[in-house]
Amino acid sequence: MSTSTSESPSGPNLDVTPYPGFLLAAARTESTFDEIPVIDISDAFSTDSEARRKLADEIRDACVNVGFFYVKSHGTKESTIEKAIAAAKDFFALPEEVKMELDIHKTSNFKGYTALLGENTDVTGNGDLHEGFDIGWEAEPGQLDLGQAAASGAEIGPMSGENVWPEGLDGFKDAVLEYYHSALALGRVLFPLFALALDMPEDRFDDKTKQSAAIMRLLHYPPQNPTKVDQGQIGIGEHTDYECFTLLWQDKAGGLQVKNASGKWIDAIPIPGTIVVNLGDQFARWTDDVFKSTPHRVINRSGAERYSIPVFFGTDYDVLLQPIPTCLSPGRTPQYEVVSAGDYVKSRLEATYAHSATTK
Ligand SMILES: O=C(O)CCC(=O)C(=O)O
Ligand SMILES: [Fe+2]
Repeated sequence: MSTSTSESPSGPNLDVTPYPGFLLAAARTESTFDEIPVIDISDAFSTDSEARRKLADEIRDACVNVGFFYVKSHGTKESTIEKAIAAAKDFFALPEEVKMELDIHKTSNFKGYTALLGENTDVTGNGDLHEGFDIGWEAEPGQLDLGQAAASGAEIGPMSGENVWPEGLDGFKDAVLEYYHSALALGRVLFPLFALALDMPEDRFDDKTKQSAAIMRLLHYPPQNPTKVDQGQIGIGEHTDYECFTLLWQDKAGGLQVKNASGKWIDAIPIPGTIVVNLGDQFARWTDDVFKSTPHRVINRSGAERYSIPVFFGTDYDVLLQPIPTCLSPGRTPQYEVVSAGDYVKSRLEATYAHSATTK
């Protein structure tokens, strides 16, 4: 890969302008969007490179201006989604003491159950009004584990390690892993498009995402008491995601909101047949903020239970998050200190769970 000179440990070499898309660095827009674009990604599979390029341009607009978009034609079967949501409902309906046997604080790698108010995504808040169940990489039953990652205990970073599973819930693990692997497949389709969007070769992220153990969460938000919203209670507090991008399936309840640069909250309404994609901090750091990691939150005012499934795609944990060449401009000092992807994610997770860790 011809980028190595620009990513040497001594820092980026701004004399090199190897990519035609260098002007991307001029794309540092203010994200004053009012809408979240919907993008049909059928052309991701086109053998016509022009068609893929056009799709990548659409994705670039969304990444540079909004940091959020909906994908249509995402390839995840309705039946896979339905089974995963049914599994989530079964799990969250278990007695609290049974769920607490899988308490996330009992693991060192953030796998398992988070109780209501157990997370504080906006660290200035009082705890989030949702409960969750987290897993990382694991082969599907019957699938050969190609040593990709965490479950094998391979030393791939601070988040490696086995998943924990509830006992006695028929079909739970299979349904969750079926969704997980379907999301992984979609993530693998998107990485080359993001590379193209950054005017990099389509395989640019291949050697940086060999072992990225994507984290998947099942989330349950009880309906909120409207008066408590005024007192600062919230389903998930304002935050940015930590990885490169998140694939988020949400049910019909609504309540996801995205903050634009003027501080206005834009509703990311549920659109049937779509999955929401939002960029996270790893991409913001990697692109020196050309790609936006946009703050968002959830307030479930629907009066109904709300379920969602985010899957967070990061780079391999040893990858250093330093700006890639097409996102640098001479004379501009990069915004962020260089850290490894794994250390970054771990530090953000520790902060998120810190307020509940000592009470367990
Ligand atoms: O539940 C949602 O719609 C959003 C969840 C979210 O933002 C997150 O888990 O990072
Ligand atoms: Fe998020």
